[in-house]
Amino acid sequence: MRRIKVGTRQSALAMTQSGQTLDTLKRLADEAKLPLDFEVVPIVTRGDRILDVTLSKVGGKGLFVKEIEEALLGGEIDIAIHSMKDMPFELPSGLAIGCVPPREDPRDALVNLTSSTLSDLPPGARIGTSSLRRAAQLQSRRPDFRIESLRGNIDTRLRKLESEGLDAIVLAAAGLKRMGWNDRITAFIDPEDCLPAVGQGALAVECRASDQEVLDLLARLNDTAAARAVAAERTFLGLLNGGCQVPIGAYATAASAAPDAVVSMTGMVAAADGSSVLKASASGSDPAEVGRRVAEELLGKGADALLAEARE
Ligand SMILES: NCc1[nH]cc(CCC(=O)O)c1CC(=O)O
Repeated sequence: MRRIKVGTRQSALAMTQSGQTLDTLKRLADEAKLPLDFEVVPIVTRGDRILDVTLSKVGGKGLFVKEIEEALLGGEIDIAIHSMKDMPFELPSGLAIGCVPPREDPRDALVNLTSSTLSDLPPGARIGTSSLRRAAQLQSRRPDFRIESLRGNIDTRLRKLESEGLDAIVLAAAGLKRMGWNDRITAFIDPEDCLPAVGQGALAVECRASDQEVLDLLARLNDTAAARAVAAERTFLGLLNGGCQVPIGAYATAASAAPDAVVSMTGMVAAADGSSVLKASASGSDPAEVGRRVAEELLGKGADALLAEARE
């Protein structure tokens, strides 16, 4: 019997989504009669220790994953479960994304106390978000909004809606749904109004690239459509050298679970103040090619200059 150690951040969301993923892995291992058992190992990351500063100011990619990847490479854990959108484009050598489980809702969600949608919010409404991507797109859609910084775990952010007297906050629908807090969502934001972050709603289950036993287990949990959509989005992210410090979004879907199904994607790069929002779309059966075409079209439209400005 091999004991598989599963590393995860300690936030309520990370623990919940890791627990849910682990339950499925255990069931799949049982069904296949694999001689495995599992143990959860909570790990504190740099991102968790600096929740009091604006993440976009801290800089550095992979704030939430680095320590966990080190534990994988050091053999202290065998599997790591991350939110895909926290994953930098490049993995350390020796590590692999073993699978992408079925994706949760990729959209952003609006939470407020009056059930307002983006259109109904009052003029000058104060909106809480610390995401440059959300701020830029909301400001473009509603230049009258006043965007206020909002940091912390989901429960902290929900509390701040009231304690800071905000008119609304914007969160990933996926996090709220995984926590069972769907009832707090007052409106889903159409990706046309606010394109989600690359990988939003998806998980990345990471392991050592040499650990065949774990790779075989993880393959059982892979969702082909989600994995191919995320591959297109991450190719786009890699080519634009994005991270959470820049206003970049992308959303891809695969037409079916077939390994050659058409993948369609829209990508977005914005000026931080929303004064300019560039978008491009492409589709095809090679996810990397789709991601590359969208990135190249946006670079042709001047995405480079917007990103350089946002990074200053
Ligand atoms: N930025 C932090 C983060 N990373 C992953 C999620 C949850 C949603 C997901 O898995 O995509 C969140 C919270 C949020 O953006 O509201």
